[in-house]
Amino acid sequence: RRPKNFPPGPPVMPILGNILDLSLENPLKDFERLRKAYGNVYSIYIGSRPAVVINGTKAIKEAFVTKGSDFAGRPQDMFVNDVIKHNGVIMADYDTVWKEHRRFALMTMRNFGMGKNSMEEKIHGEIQYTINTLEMSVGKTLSPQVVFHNAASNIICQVLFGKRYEYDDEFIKVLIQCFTENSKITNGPWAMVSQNFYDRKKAFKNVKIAENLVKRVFAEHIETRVPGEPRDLVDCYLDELDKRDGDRSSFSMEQLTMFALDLHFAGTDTTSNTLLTAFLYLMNYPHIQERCQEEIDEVLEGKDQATFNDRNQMPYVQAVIHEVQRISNTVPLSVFHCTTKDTELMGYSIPKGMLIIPNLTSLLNEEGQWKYPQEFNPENFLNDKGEFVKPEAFMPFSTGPRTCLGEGLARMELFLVFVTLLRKFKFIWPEDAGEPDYTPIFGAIMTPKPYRIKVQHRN
Ligand code: HEM
Repeated sequence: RRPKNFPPGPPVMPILGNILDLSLENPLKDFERLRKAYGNVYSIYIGSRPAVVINGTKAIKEAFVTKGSDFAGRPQDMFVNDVIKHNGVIMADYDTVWKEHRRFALMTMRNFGMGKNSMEEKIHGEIQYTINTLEMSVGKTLSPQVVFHNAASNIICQVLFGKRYEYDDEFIKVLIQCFTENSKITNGPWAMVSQNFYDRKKAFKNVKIAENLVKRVFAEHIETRVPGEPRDLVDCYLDELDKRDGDRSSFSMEQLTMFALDLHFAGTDTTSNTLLTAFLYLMNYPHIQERCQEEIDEVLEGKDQATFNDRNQMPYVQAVIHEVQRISNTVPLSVFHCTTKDTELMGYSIPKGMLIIPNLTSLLNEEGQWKYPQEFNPENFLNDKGEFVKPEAFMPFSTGPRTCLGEGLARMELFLVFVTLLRKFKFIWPEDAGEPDYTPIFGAIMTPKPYRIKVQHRN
Protein backbone atom coordinates (compact mmCIF):
# COMPACT_ATOMS: atom_id res chain seq x y z
CA ARG A 1 0.00 0.00 0.00
CA ARG A 2 1.12 3.51 -0.74
CA PRO A 3 2.27 5.56 2.25
CA LYS A 4 0.08 8.44 3.47
CA ASN A 5 0.07 11.49 1.17
CA PHE A 6 2.23 9.66 -1.39
CA PRO A 7 1.26 10.38 -5.05
CA PRO A 8 -1.62 8.12 -6.18
CA GLY A 9 -1.34 5.45 -8.84
CA PRO A 10 -2.68 2.16 -10.17
CA PRO A 11 -3.22 -0.85 -7.83
CA VAL A 12 0.01 -2.71 -7.17
CA MET A 13 0.53 -6.47 -7.77
CA PRO A 14 2.83 -8.48 -5.49
CA ILE A 15 6.37 -8.92 -6.88
CA LEU A 16 5.56 -7.42 -10.31
CA GLY A 17 4.25 -4.09 -9.00
CA ASN A 18 2.80 -2.15 -11.96
CA ILE A 19 4.97 -3.66 -14.61
CA LEU A 20 1.94 -5.21 -16.36
CA ASP A 21 0.40 -1.72 -16.63
CA LEU A 22 3.25 -0.68 -18.90
CA SER A 23 4.03 -1.89 -22.39
CA LEU A 24 7.65 -2.93 -22.17
CA GLU A 25 8.08 -2.25 -25.89
CA ASN A 26 6.99 1.36 -25.54
CA PRO A 27 5.46 2.55 -22.26
CA LEU A 28 4.93 6.18 -23.35
CA LYS A 29 1.22 5.77 -24.14
CA ASP A 30 0.72 4.02 -20.79
CA PHE A 31 2.43 6.86 -18.94
CA GLU A 32 0.01 9.25 -20.66
CA ARG A 33 -2.99 7.05 -19.78
CA LEU A 34 -1.90 7.00 -16.13
CA ARG A 35 -1.43 10.79 -16.17
CA LYS A 36 -5.03 11.18 -17.32
CA ALA A 37 -6.23 8.84 -14.57
CA TYR A 38 -4.09 10.02 -11.64
CA GLY A 39 -2.87 13.55 -12.48
CA ASN A 40 0.49 15.13 -13.22
CA VAL A 41 2.27 13.56 -10.25
CA TYR A 42 1.60 9.86 -9.78
CA SER A 43 3.45 6.79 -8.57
CA ILE A 44 4.09 3.36 -10.02
CA TYR A 45 5.89 0.30 -8.66
CA ILE A 46 8.61 -1.21 -10.82
CA GLY A 47 8.67 -4.61 -9.19
CA SER A 48 8.75 -3.76 -5.49
CA ARG A 49 10.40 -0.41 -6.08
CA PRO A 50 8.24 2.75 -5.99
CA ALA A 51 8.87 5.56 -8.46
CA VAL A 52 7.23 8.95 -8.92
CA VAL A 53 6.42 10.04 -12.48
CA ILE A 54 6.36 13.81 -13.02
CA ASN A 55 4.38 15.23 -15.95
CA GLY A 56 3.56 18.63 -17.42
CA THR A 57 5.28 22.01 -17.31
CA LYS A 58 4.02 23.11 -13.90
CA ALA A 59 5.05 20.00 -11.94
CA ILE A 60 8.34 19.59 -13.85
CA LYS A 61 9.27 23.23 -13.09
CA GLU A 62 8.32 22.93 -9.44
CA ALA A 63 10.45 19.79 -9.03
CA PHE A 64 13.52 20.55 -11.11
CA VAL A 65 13.73 24.36 -10.85
CA THR A 66 11.94 25.62 -7.70
CA LYS A 67 13.06 22.57 -5.67
CA GLY A 68 16.03 21.88 -7.92
CA SER A 69 18.43 20.52 -5.30
CA ASP A 70 15.76 18.28 -3.66
CA PHE A 71 15.27 16.49 -7.00
CA ALA A 72 18.85 16.61 -8.36
CA GLY A 73 20.11 13.18 -7.21
CA ARG A 74 20.54 10.06 -9.32
CA PRO A 75 19.64 6.54 -8.17
CA GLN A 76 22.79 4.69 -7.10
CA ASP A 77 21.44 1.16 -6.79
CA MET A 78 20.67 0.31 -10.39
CA PHE A 79 22.57 -2.16 -12.51
CA VAL A 80 24.01 0.62 -14.65
CA ASN A 81 25.73 2.13 -11.55
CA ASP A 82 27.63 -1.13 -11.04
CA VAL A 83 28.54 -1.36 -14.69
CA ILE A 84 30.11 2.11 -14.71
CA LYS A 85 31.67 1.52 -11.27
CA HIS A 86 29.92 4.63 -9.91
CA ASN A 87 32.14 6.88 -12.03
CA GLY A 88 31.36 9.54 -14.63
CA VAL A 89 29.02 12.51 -14.57
CA ILE A 90 25.67 11.38 -15.99
CA MET A 91 24.85 8.90 -13.22
CA ALA A 92 26.84 10.64 -10.45
CA ASP A 93 24.79 11.54 -7.39
CA TYR A 94 24.31 15.17 -6.35
CA ASP A 95 27.76 15.32 -4.77
CA THR A 96 31.21 16.92 -5.08
CA VAL A 97 32.36 14.57 -7.86
CA TRP A 98 29.35 15.55 -9.96
CA LYS A 99 29.59 19.27 -9.15
CA GLU A 100 33.32 19.54 -9.92
CA HIS A 101 33.16 17.49 -13.11
CA ARG A 102 30.09 19.28 -14.40
CA ARG A 103 31.69 22.67 -13.75
CA PHE A 104 34.93 21.52 -15.39
CA ALA A 105 33.12 20.22 -18.52
CA LEU A 106 31.04 23.39 -18.93
CA MET A 107 34.05 25.66 -18.47
CA THR A 108 36.27 23.67 -20.83
CA MET A 109 33.63 23.56 -23.55
CA ARG A 110 33.03 27.28 -23.13
CA ASN A 111 36.75 28.01 -23.46
CA PHE A 112 36.93 25.96 -26.63
CA GLY A 113 33.93 27.89 -27.87
CA MET A 114 36.08 30.92 -28.62
CA GLY A 115 39.22 31.79 -30.51
CA LYS A 116 40.81 30.41 -33.62
CA ASN A 117 40.35 26.72 -32.94
CA SER A 118 36.76 27.32 -31.88
CA MET A 119 33.89 24.90 -31.54
CA GLU A 120 32.27 26.49 -34.61
CA GLU A 121 35.36 25.75 -36.68
CA LYS A 122 35.52 22.18 -35.41
CA ILE A 123 31.87 21.68 -36.38
CA HIS A 124 32.37 23.25 -39.81
CA GLY A 125 35.44 21.05 -40.32
CA GLU A 126 33.34 17.96 -39.67
CA ILE A 127 30.45 19.19 -41.84
CA GLN A 128 32.89 19.28 -44.76
CA TYR A 129 33.28 15.49 -44.45
CA THR A 130 29.48 15.13 -44.42
CA ILE A 131 29.27 17.29 -47.56
CA ASN A 132 31.90 15.15 -49.29
CA THR A 133 29.90 12.00 -48.51
CA LEU A 134 26.69 13.59 -49.80
CA GLU A 135 28.48 14.86 -52.94
CA MET A 136 29.36 11.27 -53.80
CA SER A 137 25.66 10.37 -53.68
CA VAL A 138 24.25 13.27 -55.70
CA GLY A 139 21.48 11.97 -57.95
CA LYS A 140 21.37 8.70 -56.01
CA THR A 141 19.90 7.67 -52.68
CA LEU A 142 21.78 7.01 -49.47
CA SER A 143 21.08 5.93 -45.94
CA PRO A 144 21.82 8.93 -43.70
CA GLN A 145 22.11 7.03 -40.37
CA VAL A 146 25.83 6.40 -40.56
CA VAL A 147 26.57 9.86 -41.98
CA PHE A 148 24.92 11.77 -39.11
CA HIS A 149 26.13 9.37 -36.46
CA ASN A 150 29.66 9.75 -37.70
CA ALA A 151 29.40 13.55 -37.75
CA ALA A 152 28.06 13.81 -34.17
CA SER A 153 30.58 11.28 -32.87
CA ASN A 154 33.50 13.08 -34.50
CA ILE A 155 32.51 16.51 -33.22
CA ILE A 156 32.57 15.24 -29.63
CA CYS A 157 35.79 13.26 -30.35
CA GLN A 158 37.41 16.52 -31.52
CA VAL A 159 36.43 18.21 -28.26
CA LEU A 160 37.56 15.26 -26.11
CA PHE A 161 40.55 13.80 -27.93
CA GLY A 162 41.46 16.50 -30.48
CA LYS A 163 40.96 14.14 -33.42
CA ARG A 164 38.36 12.60 -35.67
CA TYR A 165 38.00 9.01 -36.82
CA GLU A 166 36.90 7.43 -40.08
CA TYR A 167 33.80 5.34 -39.54
CA ASP A 168 35.62 2.09 -40.20
CA ASP A 169 38.37 2.98 -37.70
CA GLU A 170 38.67 0.14 -35.16
CA PHE A 171 38.63 2.59 -32.21
CA ILE A 172 35.29 4.16 -33.03
CA LYS A 173 33.72 0.95 -34.38
CA VAL A 174 34.41 -1.02 -31.21
CA LEU A 175 33.52 1.90 -28.91
CA ILE A 176 30.11 2.32 -30.55
CA GLN A 177 29.45 -1.41 -30.52
CA CYS A 178 30.11 -1.46 -26.75
CA PHE A 179 27.72 1.47 -26.17
CA THR A 180 24.99 0.01 -28.34
CA GLU A 181 25.13 -3.39 -26.65
CA ASN A 182 25.21 -1.92 -23.16
CA SER A 183 22.29 0.42 -23.87
CA LYS A 184 20.27 -2.64 -24.87
CA ILE A 185 21.34 -4.60 -21.81
CA THR A 186 20.78 -1.86 -19.22
CA ASN A 187 17.60 -0.42 -20.77
CA GLY A 188 16.08 -3.70 -21.96
CA PRO A 189 12.40 -4.33 -21.14
CA TRP A 190 13.02 -6.39 -18.01
CA ALA A 191 16.14 -4.54 -16.94
CA MET A 192 14.26 -2.48 -14.37
CA VAL A 193 12.45 -5.43 -12.81
CA SER A 194 15.09 -7.97 -12.06
CA GLN A 195 18.82 -8.05 -12.45
CA ASN A 196 18.61 -11.75 -13.29
CA PHE A 197 17.52 -10.84 -16.78
CA TYR A 198 20.66 -8.88 -17.52
CA ASP A 199 23.52 -10.17 -19.50
CA ARG A 200 25.77 -8.99 -16.69
CA LYS A 201 29.04 -10.49 -17.86
CA LYS A 202 28.68 -9.00 -21.32
CA ALA A 203 27.96 -5.50 -19.94
CA PHE A 204 31.04 -5.54 -17.69
CA LYS A 205 33.18 -6.87 -20.52
CA ASN A 206 32.01 -4.08 -22.85
CA VAL A 207 32.91 -1.42 -20.29
CA LYS A 208 36.36 -2.95 -19.87
CA ILE A 209 36.93 -2.89 -23.64
CA ALA A 210 35.75 0.74 -23.92
CA GLU A 211 37.93 1.76 -20.96
CA ASN A 212 41.02 0.15 -22.47
CA LEU A 213 40.39 1.95 -25.75
CA VAL A 214 40.23 5.43 -24.19
CA LYS A 215 43.12 4.63 -21.86
CA ARG A 216 45.27 4.11 -24.94
CA VAL A 217 44.28 7.58 -26.15
CA PHE A 218 45.15 9.01 -22.71
CA ALA A 219 48.59 7.37 -22.85
CA GLU A 220 49.26 9.10 -26.19
CA HIS A 221 48.17 12.39 -24.65
CA ILE A 222 50.44 11.97 -21.62
CA GLU A 223 53.38 11.31 -23.94
CA THR A 224 52.86 14.25 -26.28
CA ARG A 225 51.26 16.98 -24.13
CA VAL A 226 52.81 20.29 -23.17
CA PRO A 227 51.50 21.15 -19.68
CA GLY A 228 49.56 24.42 -19.66
CA GLU A 229 48.96 24.26 -23.43
CA PRO A 230 45.89 22.02 -23.71
CA ARG A 231 44.81 20.77 -27.14
CA ASP A 232 41.52 19.24 -26.00
CA LEU A 233 39.44 18.27 -22.97
CA VAL A 234 41.72 15.38 -22.02
CA ASP A 235 44.73 17.74 -21.89
CA CYS A 236 42.70 20.20 -19.77
CA TYR A 237 41.87 17.36 -17.37
CA LEU A 238 45.55 16.34 -17.13
CA ASP A 239 46.45 20.00 -16.37
CA GLU A 240 43.78 19.99 -13.68
CA LEU A 241 45.23 16.79 -12.18
CA ASP A 242 48.66 18.50 -11.99
CA LYS A 243 47.15 21.40 -10.09
CA ARG A 244 45.10 19.41 -7.58
CA ASP A 245 46.01 17.60 -4.43
CA GLY A 246 45.72 13.92 -5.47
CA ASP A 247 44.23 12.66 -2.20
CA ARG A 248 41.55 15.23 -1.68
CA SER A 249 40.51 15.92 -5.24
CA SER A 250 37.60 14.23 -6.99
CA PHE A 251 39.70 14.23 -10.18
CA SER A 252 41.52 11.02 -11.06
CA MET A 253 42.50 8.99 -14.12
CA GLU A 254 39.79 6.50 -13.15
CA GLN A 255 37.16 9.26 -13.22
CA LEU A 256 38.50 10.68 -16.48
CA THR A 257 37.91 7.35 -18.21
CA MET A 258 34.17 7.16 -17.50
CA PHE A 259 33.78 10.93 -17.79
CA ALA A 260 35.11 10.87 -21.38
CA LEU A 261 32.97 7.83 -22.24
CA ASP A 262 29.92 9.57 -20.74
CA LEU A 263 30.39 12.70 -22.83
CA HIS A 264 30.88 10.71 -26.01
CA PHE A 265 27.84 8.56 -25.32
CA ALA A 266 25.58 11.50 -24.35
CA GLY A 267 26.70 13.63 -27.28
CA THR A 268 26.40 11.17 -30.16
CA ASP A 269 23.03 9.40 -30.52
CA THR A 270 21.08 12.37 -29.15
CA THR A 271 22.28 14.84 -31.78
CA SER A 272 22.41 12.35 -34.67
CA ASN A 273 18.86 11.09 -34.08
CA THR A 274 17.58 14.68 -33.92
CA LEU A 275 19.24 15.34 -37.28
CA LEU A 276 17.72 12.15 -38.71
CA THR A 277 14.27 13.34 -37.61
CA ALA A 278 14.93 16.77 -39.15
CA PHE A 279 15.70 15.38 -42.61
CA LEU A 280 12.87 12.85 -42.48
CA TYR A 281 10.39 15.71 -42.02
CA LEU A 282 12.11 18.19 -44.37
CA MET A 283 11.88 15.73 -47.24
CA ASN A 284 8.21 15.13 -46.63
CA TYR A 285 7.34 18.80 -46.08
CA PRO A 286 9.10 20.27 -49.14
CA HIS A 287 7.41 23.67 -48.70
CA ILE A 288 9.05 23.95 -45.24
CA GLN A 289 12.41 22.91 -46.69
CA GLU A 290 12.10 25.57 -49.42
CA ARG A 291 11.10 28.31 -47.01
CA CYS A 292 14.17 27.51 -44.86
CA GLN A 293 16.37 27.66 -47.96
CA GLU A 294 14.97 31.07 -48.94
CA GLU A 295 15.74 32.47 -45.50
CA ILE A 296 19.21 30.88 -45.44
CA ASP A 297 20.07 32.28 -48.90
CA GLU A 298 18.95 35.76 -47.91
CA VAL A 299 20.84 35.92 -44.60
CA LEU A 300 24.02 34.25 -45.85
CA GLU A 301 24.25 36.10 -49.17
CA GLY A 302 27.91 36.85 -49.91
CA LYS A 303 29.12 34.87 -46.88
CA ASP A 304 31.34 31.80 -47.01
CA GLN A 305 29.72 29.98 -44.16
CA ALA A 306 27.10 30.33 -41.44
CA THR A 307 27.97 31.33 -37.87
CA PHE A 308 25.89 30.38 -34.84
CA ASN A 309 25.02 34.07 -34.42
CA ASP A 310 23.23 34.04 -37.78
CA ARG A 311 20.40 32.19 -36.08
CA ASN A 312 19.18 35.51 -34.71
CA GLN A 313 18.39 36.64 -38.28
CA MET A 314 16.66 33.35 -39.12
CA PRO A 315 13.42 33.11 -37.13
CA TYR A 316 11.86 30.57 -39.50
CA VAL A 317 14.88 28.23 -39.49
CA GLN A 318 15.02 28.52 -35.70
CA ALA A 319 11.34 27.64 -35.49
CA VAL A 320 11.83 24.58 -37.71
CA ILE A 321 14.80 23.29 -35.72
CA HIS A 322 12.89 23.72 -32.45
CA GLU A 323 9.82 22.05 -33.93
CA VAL A 324 12.05 19.14 -35.00
CA GLN A 325 13.31 18.86 -31.42
CA ARG A 326 9.76 18.93 -30.09
CA ILE A 327 8.52 16.25 -32.47
CA SER A 328 11.61 14.03 -32.20
CA ASN A 329 11.25 13.70 -28.40
CA THR A 330 14.84 12.50 -28.35
CA VAL A 331 15.15 11.66 -24.63
CA PRO A 332 11.52 10.81 -23.79
CA LEU A 333 11.90 10.02 -20.08
CA SER A 334 14.98 12.20 -19.49
CA VAL A 335 17.55 10.51 -17.27
CA PHE A 336 16.03 9.17 -14.04
CA HIS A 337 16.51 11.39 -11.00
CA CYS A 338 16.33 10.67 -7.27
CA THR A 339 15.31 12.86 -4.33
CA THR A 340 18.16 14.05 -2.11
CA LYS A 341 15.92 14.64 0.96
CA ASP A 342 12.32 14.32 2.18
CA THR A 343 10.39 16.86 0.16
CA GLU A 344 6.99 17.85 -1.26
CA LEU A 345 5.68 18.19 -4.78
CA MET A 346 2.29 19.64 -5.76
CA GLY A 347 1.15 18.95 -2.19
CA TYR A 348 2.33 15.29 -2.07
CA SER A 349 5.03 14.00 0.30
CA ILE A 350 8.01 12.38 -1.37
CA PRO A 351 10.67 10.71 0.78
CA LYS A 352 14.44 10.96 0.33
CA GLY A 353 15.93 8.41 -2.10
CA MET A 354 12.74 8.13 -4.23
CA LEU A 355 13.25 7.21 -7.88
CA ILE A 356 11.95 10.06 -10.05
CA ILE A 357 10.93 9.64 -13.70
CA PRO A 358 10.70 13.02 -15.50
CA ASN A 359 8.21 12.39 -18.29
CA LEU A 360 9.47 14.91 -20.88
CA THR A 361 7.07 13.34 -23.41
CA SER A 362 4.16 14.84 -21.46
CA LEU A 363 5.33 18.33 -22.51
CA LEU A 364 5.17 17.70 -26.25
CA ASN A 365 1.48 18.13 -26.75
CA GLU A 366 0.50 19.62 -23.44
CA GLU A 367 -2.77 21.49 -23.63
CA GLY A 368 -2.51 25.29 -23.75
CA GLN A 369 1.18 25.24 -24.67
CA TRP A 370 1.12 24.63 -28.42
CA LYS A 371 -0.84 26.10 -31.31
CA TYR A 372 -0.68 22.82 -33.23
CA PRO A 373 0.21 20.13 -30.66
CA GLN A 374 -0.55 17.14 -32.92
CA GLU A 375 1.18 18.22 -36.14
CA PHE A 376 4.63 19.06 -37.37
CA ASN A 377 4.25 22.80 -37.73
CA PRO A 378 6.95 25.48 -37.20
CA GLU A 379 4.12 27.92 -36.34
CA ASN A 380 4.36 26.40 -32.85
CA PHE A 381 7.46 28.58 -32.40
CA LEU A 382 6.36 31.73 -34.28
CA ASN A 383 4.18 34.58 -33.09
CA ASP A 384 1.75 36.61 -35.22
CA LYS A 385 4.59 38.83 -36.44
CA GLY A 386 6.64 35.83 -37.59
CA GLU A 387 9.10 36.26 -34.72
CA PHE A 388 10.66 33.25 -33.03
CA VAL A 389 9.17 32.45 -29.61
CA LYS A 390 9.84 29.54 -27.27
CA PRO A 391 6.87 28.21 -25.27
CA GLU A 392 7.58 27.34 -21.64
CA ALA A 393 6.92 23.64 -22.29
CA PHE A 394 9.91 23.37 -24.64
CA MET A 395 12.40 21.40 -22.50
CA PRO A 396 14.06 18.71 -24.63
CA PHE A 397 17.26 19.21 -22.63
CA SER A 398 15.31 19.00 -19.33
CA THR A 399 15.71 21.85 -16.82
CA GLY A 400 17.26 22.68 -13.44
CA PRO A 401 20.69 21.81 -11.99
CA ARG A 402 20.96 18.53 -13.96
CA THR A 403 19.86 20.01 -17.27
CA CYS A 404 21.78 18.71 -20.28
CA LEU A 405 25.41 19.71 -20.02
CA GLY A 406 25.87 19.63 -23.79
CA GLU A 407 22.92 21.86 -24.70
CA GLY A 408 25.14 24.65 -26.04
CA LEU A 409 27.17 22.28 -28.19
CA ALA A 410 24.09 20.38 -29.40
CA ARG A 411 22.25 23.56 -30.43
CA MET A 412 25.30 24.84 -32.29
CA GLU A 413 25.71 21.50 -34.09
CA LEU A 414 22.05 21.27 -35.06
CA PHE A 415 21.99 24.82 -36.43
CA LEU A 416 25.27 24.69 -38.37
CA VAL A 417 24.66 21.23 -39.88
CA PHE A 418 21.06 22.08 -40.77
CA VAL A 419 21.87 25.44 -42.39
CA THR A 420 25.04 24.35 -44.20
CA LEU A 421 23.47 21.24 -45.74
CA LEU A 422 20.22 22.97 -46.74
CA ARG A 423 22.15 25.81 -48.35
CA LYS A 424 23.96 23.37 -50.61
CA PHE A 425 21.58 20.48 -51.25
CA LYS A 426 17.97 19.66 -51.92
CA PHE A 427 16.72 16.60 -50.03
CA ILE A 428 14.06 14.50 -51.71
CA TRP A 429 11.98 11.58 -50.45
CA PRO A 430 12.80 8.75 -52.95
CA GLU A 431 9.93 8.00 -55.36
CA ASP A 432 9.97 4.29 -54.48
CA ALA A 433 10.11 4.82 -50.68
CA GLY A 434 6.36 4.57 -50.10
CA GLU A 435 4.59 6.45 -47.34
CA PRO A 436 6.94 7.78 -44.65
CA ASP A 437 6.64 6.14 -41.24
CA TYR A 438 7.19 8.86 -38.64
CA THR A 439 6.77 6.59 -35.59
CA PRO A 440 10.16 6.38 -33.89
CA ILE A 441 11.62 3.28 -32.25
CA PHE A 442 11.29 3.63 -28.48
CA GLY A 443 14.41 3.62 -26.31
CA ALA A 444 16.23 5.77 -23.75
CA ILE A 445 17.04 7.73 -26.93
CA MET A 446 14.34 7.67 -29.62
CA THR A 447 15.47 6.63 -33.11
CA PRO A 448 13.59 7.25 -36.38
CA LYS A 449 13.00 4.08 -38.39
CA PRO A 450 15.72 3.64 -41.06
CA TYR A 451 15.03 5.54 -44.27
CA ARG A 452 16.86 6.72 -47.38
CA ILE A 453 17.34 10.17 -48.83
CA LYS A 454 17.84 11.38 -52.35
CA VAL A 455 20.30 14.26 -52.66
CA GLN A 456 20.46 16.88 -55.40
CA HIS A 457 22.54 20.01 -55.82
CA ARG A 458 20.50 23.19 -55.55
CA ASN A 459 20.63 25.42 -58.59
C1 HEM B 1 19.85 17.07 -29.19
C2 HEM B 1 20.79 16.71 -28.37
C3 HEM B 1 20.64 16.42 -26.90
C4 HEM B 1 19.50 16.24 -26.14
C5 HEM B 1 18.05 16.28 -26.59
C6 HEM B 1 19.95 16.00 -24.78
C7 HEM B 1 19.09 15.79 -23.71
C8 HEM B 1 19.51 15.54 -22.42
C9 HEM B 1 18.62 15.27 -21.31
C10 HEM B 1 17.10 15.26 -21.37
C11 HEM B 1 19.39 15.05 -20.22
C12 HEM B 1 18.90 14.68 -18.80
C13 HEM B 1 18.86 15.90 -17.91
C14 HEM B 1 18.32 15.59 -16.53
O1 HEM B 1 18.68 14.57 -15.96
O2 HEM B 1 17.51 16.37 -16.04
C15 HEM B 1 20.77 15.18 -20.62
C16 HEM B 1 21.85 15.04 -19.77
C17 HEM B 1 23.16 15.13 -20.18
N1 HEM B 1 23.62 15.44 -21.44
FE1 HEM B 1 22.48 15.82 -23.07
N2 HEM B 1 21.31 16.02 -24.75
C18 HEM B 1 21.78 16.29 -26.01
C19 HEM B 1 23.11 16.45 -26.40
C20 HEM B 1 24.20 16.34 -25.56
C21 HEM B 1 25.57 16.56 -25.97
C22 HEM B 1 26.05 16.99 -27.35
C23 HEM B 1 26.34 16.30 -24.87
C24 HEM B 1 27.85 16.33 -24.80
C25 HEM B 1 28.59 17.24 -24.43
C26 HEM B 1 25.45 15.97 -23.76
C27 HEM B 1 25.86 15.67 -22.48
C28 HEM B 1 24.99 15.41 -21.42
C29 HEM B 1 25.45 15.08 -20.07
C30 HEM B 1 26.89 14.94 -19.61
C31 HEM B 1 24.29 14.92 -19.29
C32 HEM B 1 24.23 14.62 -17.79
C33 HEM B 1 24.15 15.94 -17.01
C34 HEM B 1 24.14 15.78 -15.50
O3 HEM B 1 23.79 14.70 -15.01
O4 HEM B 1 24.49 16.75 -14.81
N3 HEM B 1 24.15 16.00 -24.22
N4 HEM B 1 20.82 15.48 -21.97
